[in-house]
Amino acid sequence: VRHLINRKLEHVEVTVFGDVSRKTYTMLEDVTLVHQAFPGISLEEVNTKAKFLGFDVNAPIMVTGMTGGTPELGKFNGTIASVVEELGLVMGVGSERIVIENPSSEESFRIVRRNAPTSPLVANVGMPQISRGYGLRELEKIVSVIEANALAVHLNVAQEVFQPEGETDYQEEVLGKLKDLSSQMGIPIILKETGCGLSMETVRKFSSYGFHNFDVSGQGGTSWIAVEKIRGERRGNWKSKSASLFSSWGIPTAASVIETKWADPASFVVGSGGVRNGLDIAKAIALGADIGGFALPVLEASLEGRDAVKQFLSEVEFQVKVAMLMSGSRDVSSLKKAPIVILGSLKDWMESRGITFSTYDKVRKGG
Ligand SMILES: CC(C)CCOP(=O)(O)OP(=O)(O)O
Ligand SMILES: [Mg+2]
Repeated sequence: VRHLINRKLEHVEVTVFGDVSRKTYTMLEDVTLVHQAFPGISLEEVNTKAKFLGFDVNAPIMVTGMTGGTPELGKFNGTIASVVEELGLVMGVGSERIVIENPSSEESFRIVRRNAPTSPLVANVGMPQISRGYGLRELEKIVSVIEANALAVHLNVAQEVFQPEGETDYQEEVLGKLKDLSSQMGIPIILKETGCGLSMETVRKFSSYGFHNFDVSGQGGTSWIAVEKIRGERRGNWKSKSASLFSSWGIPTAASVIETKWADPASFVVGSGGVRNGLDIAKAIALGADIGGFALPVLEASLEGRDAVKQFLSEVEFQVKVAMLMSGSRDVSSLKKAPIVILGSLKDWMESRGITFSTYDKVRKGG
């Protein structure tokens, strides 16, 4: 268990202080919300209310899962949860594997529901743990600790393959097991990547098993390959040299939102991965996401304290409102239909993947 606690603490240290983020691109820079000089509404009339898996939220902003497992990490979770509750947003927690392996770490997660009694909360566990024996008992514990409204199952093969102590168990059989477990749990399952994005092939595979909620977590933000490379170098692990070769492996977030919607038009999509502000969130929603998500900028703010978290998230909400106003979007459903232009690398990516803009435009608009 010591090694697990160490890893949790080292992950926060390396993601915040290491040079492991924004080394690649989300391709959101290739998306333009077309300026509407006469929006037809006032800023005050812009309605940012959104739905998160049936729950009402004040703005389409989610703090996605990042940490937990020790008293100090629980402090960060508690600070973030308190602000998420005040602003009426959504929050996920970091992997709760540590709750199963070290029950005394429960408190660092319990504090989230205590500080956010009414917010939609998302529990978190890795797909490798489900492959390696986690069953209903473990999953129900992971959900109950924060009285979660949904469970994110994270996919982090690119991280595990370079993690010195990593587990690369992603065999097909686990999807049948997860299907059985989800039918007994009564809360939605979200399939969540962790910085490398979801492809249309992978989304189709999940859809065929009845999974339709995705958190794309694409390339462009924190690189967990880079994180594990650093951890490996500290331990003289031979895999670290190869990790450098893969430092830009993955699907950029904008491309992953498009591929996910293309593959499963009726899916619920969190647009995350290198999202850093309200304009990124508005673009992700215009591309087809239902809500935008980020983790690192909120974690960094939580290290400075509650006021910094509240200021950051309040500014993001304002930025979303401004992007909605100037794209002529009175509410989030209009933002999903706002005129956009896709240029550069993202346009080339779509072409290579056989995605035509005209057909995609209908899909993103829910047509
Ligand atoms: C999910 C990932 C981005 C960060 C945690 O990775 P990890 O392998 O340490 O997570 P586990 O504690 O679930 O093994
Ligand atoms: Mg793991």
